[in-house]
This record gives sequence, structure tokens and C-alpha cells, in this order.
Amino acid sequence: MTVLPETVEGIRREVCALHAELVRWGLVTWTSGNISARVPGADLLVIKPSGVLYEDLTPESMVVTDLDGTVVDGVHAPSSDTDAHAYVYRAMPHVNGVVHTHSPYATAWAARGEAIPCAITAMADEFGADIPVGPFALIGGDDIGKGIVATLSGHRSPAVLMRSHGVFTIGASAKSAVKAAVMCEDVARTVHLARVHGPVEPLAREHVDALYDRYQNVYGQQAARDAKEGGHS
Ligand SMILES: O=C(CO)[C@@H](O)[C@H](O)COP(=O)(O)O
Repeated sequence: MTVLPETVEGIRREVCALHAELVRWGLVTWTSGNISARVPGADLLVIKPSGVLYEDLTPESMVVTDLDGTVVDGVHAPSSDTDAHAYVYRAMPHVNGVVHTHSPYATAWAARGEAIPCAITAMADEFGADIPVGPFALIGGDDIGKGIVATLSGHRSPAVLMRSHGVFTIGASAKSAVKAAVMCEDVARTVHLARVHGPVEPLAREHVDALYDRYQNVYGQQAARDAKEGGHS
């Protein structure tokens, strides 16, 4: 399938704009974190350039790579996590967006190597389970990607806490991966605050299942659910 230049331009704009959401929700500091999106119908992804300040990001500065992480188009070096994102797209065909942050509460759980227990309804809604911990892996190469895929395959959670590193989320679209990163930080903070005051009881499995099913299949507007299934925002 031939990829129209307008398609890539649109994804450059979308990926660039979504980075502003990471700043808006307080999930990143200085140049940490990154977002990518798969280019539909092509073995390509669009990702943030490495080490460029968020306020300096433009659609033109986004980098297009193949699914081995080799730059196809762009004037900047791609994100240090490009190989990790590319590995996820190769291994998980249903994933069209990947996000990485060092959001502070969630990364504190990652630093302890502790899964966030599914203890509140908002967490059952979005994650349908505990948010799991993935293995420690050095940055660069396939190891982070392998850890993400091994941890999230067959798991309801679209978020993984990579040990001693930070959050990686996946989604049917880049926007849904961003939403998972926002919600991950939100529940990481709430469950942490609850634990300051005493033990936290996980929800019963049947309640998690019921909440997850309602939120995924009934909550909100049908049009939004259709768009999510179709891999759009
Ligand atoms: O933690 C890491 C590396 O895994 C990143 O979040 C960096 O902090 C940002 O890297 P670039 O995307 O700018 O290369």
C-alpha cells in the first residue's frame, strides 16, 4: 500500500500536538518522555526527536522511522526509545500508539518495583487489573520493547511500570495511549495517598470485571467507542 504524504503529515501534526498533553498533565520534565504513532498501512512510525524541548517541537521536527527504528525521514535524531516503540509495533499489530513518561507517582511505584493494586473504580475502569511491573532494561536496543511486550501481552492493562525507569503505555491510537498515561499517573497518586494512611484493599475480581466491562462497552458515547475500535482518537 502506498502511503500518501498527507497521511504522514497528518500523523506528524497529531504526534507533535499530543506531546503538549504530556506537559499539560504534568507527566514529563524538561525533555523526558516521548510519543509515537504507527503510520497506517505502512511499516513506519512517527516519533519525537531526541532531547528537544517540548516548546520547540513542531510537526516538521517529528521523525519518521521504519519498524526497525531506522530513520526514513526527518532532520533530527529520533527519540532514544525508538527501538522500544518499534519493537512494540512489530510484536503487537493492534497497537497504533506508544507513550513513555517519567510521571512522578507512577515512576515511584516503578522505582520500588511494585505493581499498583487495582483498588479503586477508576482503575478497574481503565486498566481492568493491577498495573504491572516490567523488567529493568537498559535504554537503547530491543530490551525495553521486549519487556513491554512480555508484560502486557494477554494483560488488560495498557500501562506497564518498567522497573526503575518509568511508564510505557500502548493504545489503539496515540491519543488512547496518552489517555492511559494520564490515568496511570492519576491512579498511582491516589493509591499512593491512600496507602499513606493505611493498608489498601484491592477490589474483588468480580467487581473489577464488571466495572471494566461497563467502562469499555457502555460508558460515554457510542461514536467515541466506535472510533476507539477503529484505531482513531
Ligand atoms: O527515559 C528516557 C529514555 O528511555 C527518555 O524518556 C528520555 O528522558 C527522553 O528521551 P528522548 O525521547 O528525548 O530521546
